[in-house]
Amino acid sequence: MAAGSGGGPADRGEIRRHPLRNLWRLRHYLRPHAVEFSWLMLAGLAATAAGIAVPLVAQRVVDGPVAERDLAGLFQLAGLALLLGLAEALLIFIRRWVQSSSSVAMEATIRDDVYAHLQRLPPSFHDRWPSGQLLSRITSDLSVLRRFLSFGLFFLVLNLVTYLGVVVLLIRLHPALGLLVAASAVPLFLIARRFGRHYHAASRRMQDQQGDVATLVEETAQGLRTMKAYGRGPQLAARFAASTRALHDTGVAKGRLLARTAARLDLVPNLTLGIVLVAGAAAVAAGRLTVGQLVAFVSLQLMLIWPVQSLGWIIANGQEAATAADRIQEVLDTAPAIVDAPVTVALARSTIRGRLRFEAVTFRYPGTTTPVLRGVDLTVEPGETLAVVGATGSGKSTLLSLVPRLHDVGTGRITLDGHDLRDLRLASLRRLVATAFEEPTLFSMSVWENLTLGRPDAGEDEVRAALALAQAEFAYDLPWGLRTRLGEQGLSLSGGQRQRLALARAVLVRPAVLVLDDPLSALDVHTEAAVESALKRVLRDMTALLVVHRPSTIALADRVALLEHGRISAVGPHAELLATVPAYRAVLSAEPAAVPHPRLPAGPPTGGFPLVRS
Ligand SMILES: Nc1ncnc2c1ncn2[C@@H]1O[C@H](COP(=O)(O)OP(=O)(O)OP(=O)(O)O)[C@@H](O)[C@H]1O
Repeated sequence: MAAGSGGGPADRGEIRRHPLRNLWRLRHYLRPHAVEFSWLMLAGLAATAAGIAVPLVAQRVVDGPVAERDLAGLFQLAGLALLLGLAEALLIFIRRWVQSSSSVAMEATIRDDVYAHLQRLPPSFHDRWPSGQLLSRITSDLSVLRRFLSFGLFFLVLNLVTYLGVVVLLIRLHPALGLLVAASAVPLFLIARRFGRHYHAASRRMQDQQGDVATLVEETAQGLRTMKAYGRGPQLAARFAASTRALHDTGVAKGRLLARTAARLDLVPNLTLGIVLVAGAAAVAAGRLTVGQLVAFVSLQLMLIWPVQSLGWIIANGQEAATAADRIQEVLDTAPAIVDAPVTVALARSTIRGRLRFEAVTFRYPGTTTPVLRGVDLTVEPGETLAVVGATGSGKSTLLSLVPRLHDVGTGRITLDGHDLRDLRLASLRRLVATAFEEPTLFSMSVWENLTLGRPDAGEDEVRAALALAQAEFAYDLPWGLRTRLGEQGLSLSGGQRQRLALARAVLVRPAVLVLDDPLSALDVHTEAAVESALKRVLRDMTALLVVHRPSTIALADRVALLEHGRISAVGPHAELLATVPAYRAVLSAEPAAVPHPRLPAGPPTGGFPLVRS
């Protein structure tokens, strides 16, 4: 299993530990409900005791008032049996009432913890884990656990106690027949053990397959446009059908296994009952047993039928819960790679000058062998805007992602005003650094909530200014203005609209360092020019690191760094690089045209938008 190593979902069906180990590890979620569970168990045991007492009363009825034709005694004992029946019903009601509320509460707590943990895990974890596998863990696996905690576990204990209690009473009633019933536990145990082993593997397979199906649904929903555009519906439907078929087959196999086991389990108490009836009748005939005792014996023995019959279901439920616990612990066991150091510094925005320095930074994605960044040395002075330019795949986005610590550097360090980023409190760092990505993520909440994600306290004027800067005033024209709830991932907006909202969101934070990963790529030329001129004013007050593809956007930068194969090969004003670095010209020549090619040597770094086009 990849847990702890930050790997992907566990190998299918592989069970290396004791199957119940992970289930046991979740016991601390039971602790806050210990009192409720104790009452629950007491109510359950009391109800069972009341149920067990009824056959004993029946024995007295048969051997007493019935044999002696004593009507008054009969009414007394019948009244007692009625009271016992009523007590049993009331206790069962109380048990069910408490049972549902505490198990639902436990499920909610585990779900919240898994969700909080998912948030702490780095992007590299989410790169490797299919989202459907996470979804199925946080939904269906937790429901399985709830069912086990509310029913399976309870009945396991209750049935065991009932079995032991009844067997003791049976031995007292007739030692030989009682021991025969006790001995029937041996085949029951063997059948149950065999079943448990097989069922655990099947339930792991099925729960993983449920995750696969969820992943396919999620992918289809996300990629619906692409799927339709390429007319790939039938192929994806076939892939989905294959996946659901596998799920169906596993479900059927599991069902059959349960059916076979249930039949075997059923056979044992019924065979024992047959033997008891014949031997018991012989004992009554020989005068070694009263009729009342035989009635009580058989009635008590009948009380074992349900615990034995339900054994298969309880084991199945327990195995599914063990699998669910395995799958949930795989997530919880993955340690967040990026966490606060034991001693951290929190820097106030007002004290920050904003000098950002990369010192011999190398970086390699987990699970890969080739470094993406190799010994990057780069300084962005306070208030300076530095653009990173490079061929596609050269590592620009990776470089930027190191600043808000979405990934941590491999070797070397990045400092902000001389502080290693790893020494800054994460929350503080992420308040100081605001980021807008090329593929902006908007959440399914209102435009206002999306905008104020990094500054929940932002006032209306500030939001208005940020929207103006990002040329995103279109938001006011949405059906409910800024209160309009966006569709999932903001997909109800155009790419350019999403980018502008994401830019407004980043600017609204008033960060010390603004990190923009090609945030204007989806804008038309006119909107881009308007955003750029507004951005230019904002960038004066903060340090900024930009990835730009369009030469026009380079005008925003004071200096440009050329990233080639993970190394900074040149840094300087745009015009200087253009004049002196052929590789820089080559990279820009591959970018789409925005402005005419300048004459070389080029003009001032921020003047004009020179473009080399080959
Ligand atoms: N999550 C990841 N896991 C493994 N490798 C990755 C991951 N993300 C990116 N890479 C690899 O790292 C390299 C640099 O990617 P990066 O996205 O930083 O390049 P880029 O210069 O920003 O490219 P582009 O201009 O196309 O956006 C690429 O070879 C890419 O395949």
